[in-house]
Amino acid sequence: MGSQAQSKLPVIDFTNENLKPGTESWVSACQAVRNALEDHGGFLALYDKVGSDIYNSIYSSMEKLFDLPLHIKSRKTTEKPIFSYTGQLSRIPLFESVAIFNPLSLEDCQKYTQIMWPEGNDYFCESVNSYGKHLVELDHVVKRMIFESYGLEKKKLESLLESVDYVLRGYKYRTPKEGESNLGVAPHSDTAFLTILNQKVEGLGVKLKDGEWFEVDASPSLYLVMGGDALAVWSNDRIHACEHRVFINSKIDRYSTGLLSYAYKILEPQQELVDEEHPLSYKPFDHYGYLRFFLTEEALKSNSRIKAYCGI
Ligand SMILES: O=C(O)CCC(=O)C(=O)O
Ligand SMILES: [Fe+2]
Repeated sequence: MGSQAQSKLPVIDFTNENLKPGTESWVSACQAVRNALEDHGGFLALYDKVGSDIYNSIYSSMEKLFDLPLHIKSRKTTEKPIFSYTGQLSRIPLFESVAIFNPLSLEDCQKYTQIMWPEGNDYFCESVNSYGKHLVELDHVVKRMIFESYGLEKKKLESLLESVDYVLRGYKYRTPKEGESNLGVAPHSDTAFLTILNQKVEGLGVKLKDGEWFEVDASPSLYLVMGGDALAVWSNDRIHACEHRVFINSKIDRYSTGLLSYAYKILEPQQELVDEEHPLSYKPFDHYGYLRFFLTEEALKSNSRIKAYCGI
C-alpha cells in the first residue's frame, strides 16, 4: 500500500494533527473524501488514533467472544432488527458476525458483556468501548467532511449526528476445509449510512469504478470507509453504496471489525443535491423500516432493494 498517488482506491490521511476545520489541508481532504465517495463509494483512511494496546485488545476480545459456545454468542442482545449474531449460513459457511449496539455507551457495552459473560468480563467491555469511541471519532470527522464538501449547513450535520445509532460488528471467518470454497462474503453493499472497516487479516476487496477489484491491506492504521444504501439516499445518488467482498486466502482464521451507522429518524435526500442533472431519486427513508424490508421476498426479487423500498 503506497500513498494516495499509487493506490487505485484513494488513501486519505487523517493522522495529521493539523487537520483542523478551516485549514487548507482540511479543505483539500474534504474534496478528496467527496471525490472518492462519488467515484468509488469509499476510500482508505489512514488513522493512527487506535493505539496498539486497544487494537490488540479488541481483536483478542473478539477471538474470545467467537470462542464462546454457539448458544451463548447467539443470545439475543437487542430488539433492533439485524443487530444480532449471524453465522452458520450454508451459502457462506466460513462467516460469523457479532454486533454490539451503541459501543459509545459504557452502559450498553456492559449490558452486552453481561449477556455473554454473566460472571463479568471487564477486559472485553473496556476494549469494545474504547475502540468504539475511536472509530466514532473518525466517523464524525468523515461525516463533517462530507457535509462541508457539499457546502451544507453545520446545523444539518449536527442533526444527523444526533440521529444515528452505532453498531460495532466483529467478523470471524474460519479457514476453508479441503474442497470448500474460500468465499467469505459474496459481493454486496451495506445497508448502513457509513461503514468503517478494519481487518486483522487480509481478504477484503472493493469494487472500483472501472469494475476492477482492489485488495485492501491489513494494517492497524488502515480503515476502509464506505458509503451504504442510506448515504446513497441522503446524497440523492451522488454517492453510491460501495460494493465489497471477502475471500479467505490465509492459513489462519480471519478477524475484522466494523463500525456501522444507522439513522433512527426519517432521512431525506438533501434538497441542495437535487438539480436538473440529479433529479430527486428517493422518497423519505425510514432506515429501520428498510432493514425490516431487506430480507422480505419482495426485496430479494428486486434488482435494487433500496430502489424497491424508496426509489422514485
Ligand atoms: O469482514 C469484512 O471485512 C467485511 C464483512 C462485510 O462486508 C459484511 O459482513 O457486511
Ligand atoms: Fe459489508
